[in-house]
Amino acid sequence: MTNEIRAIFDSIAPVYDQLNNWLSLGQHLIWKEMAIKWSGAKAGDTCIDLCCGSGDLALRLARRVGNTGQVYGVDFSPNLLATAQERSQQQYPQPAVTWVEADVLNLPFEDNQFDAATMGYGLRNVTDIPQSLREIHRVLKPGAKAAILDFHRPNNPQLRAFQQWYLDSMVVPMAENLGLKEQYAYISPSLDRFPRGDEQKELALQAGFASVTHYPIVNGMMGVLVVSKF
Ligand SMILES: C/C(=C\Cc1cc(O)c2ccccc2c1O)CCC[C@H](C)CCC[C@H](C)CCCC(C)C
Ligand SMILES: C[S@@+](CC[C@H](N)C(=O)[O-])C[C@H]1O[C@@H](n2cnc3c(N)ncnc32)[C@H](O)[C@@H]1O
Repeated sequence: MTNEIRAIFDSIAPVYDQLNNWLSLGQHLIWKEMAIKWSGAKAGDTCIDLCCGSGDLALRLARRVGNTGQVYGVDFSPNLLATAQERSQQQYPQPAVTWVEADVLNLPFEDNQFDAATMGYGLRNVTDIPQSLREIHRVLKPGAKAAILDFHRPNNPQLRAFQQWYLDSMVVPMAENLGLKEQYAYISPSLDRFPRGDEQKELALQAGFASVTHYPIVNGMMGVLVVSKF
């Protein structure tokens, strides 16, 4: 399963950023900024972006922490990491992001290392959500926060129907034109399986987090889970 997920993301790397921009009308960058704000990252911090993909969140975190901070972007897709590396060479963020090829279920970092963490559209894709939350808890310093952005199923039936229509009738056909139908068709079942906000909060408490909040955004079509370590 892990290899299949990595293969999905490796294969969409050439079009990943472009499709996110088109399909969200550029809005995904605003949602990512919201996650960064909720992570509490500030100048001088050492931060980690989990499942960093092509680097949107990590590169923005780097701007926020500035010269005195440090940012690590972790992902297991070599192709998306190559895109991230290329983008960071073009943009010269201060400080440079350290890109790490690794499984977020087994992070190559010591305990209590990070002042803040972000994860964008990663938690729904990991094969073991409780283990992923335990790893985030382990590497955060006491008092630090993580903000986890992902799709969310709205409670309102009309909005849920719109979300499903958008995925089936806009996202998948556009991806099909690029020969990536199966990869994008995977989003819908992964969203069906993904725990709702309240269930995510319960899983985060079980992973050891002291305070947990879930913010529905985009009329509940997306959500940000914000967790703090004691
Ligand atoms: C950045 C976004 C999604 C990233 C993403 C996540 C996945 O799990 C994938 C799995 C497999 C292939 C690709 C991805 C993937 O790209 C979010 C923005 C892109 C969305 C496809 C757009 C979805 C929009 C909402 C359902 C409705 C938005 C309404 C309006 C246009 C604002
Ligand atoms: C939808 S992309 C999100 C990328 C980026 N965070 C963004 O918001 O655009 C999901 C990412 O999670 C990564 N991923 C999924 N499971 C992972 C795991 N167990 N370890 C590391 N990366 C993983 C994939 O390679 C992919 O880059």
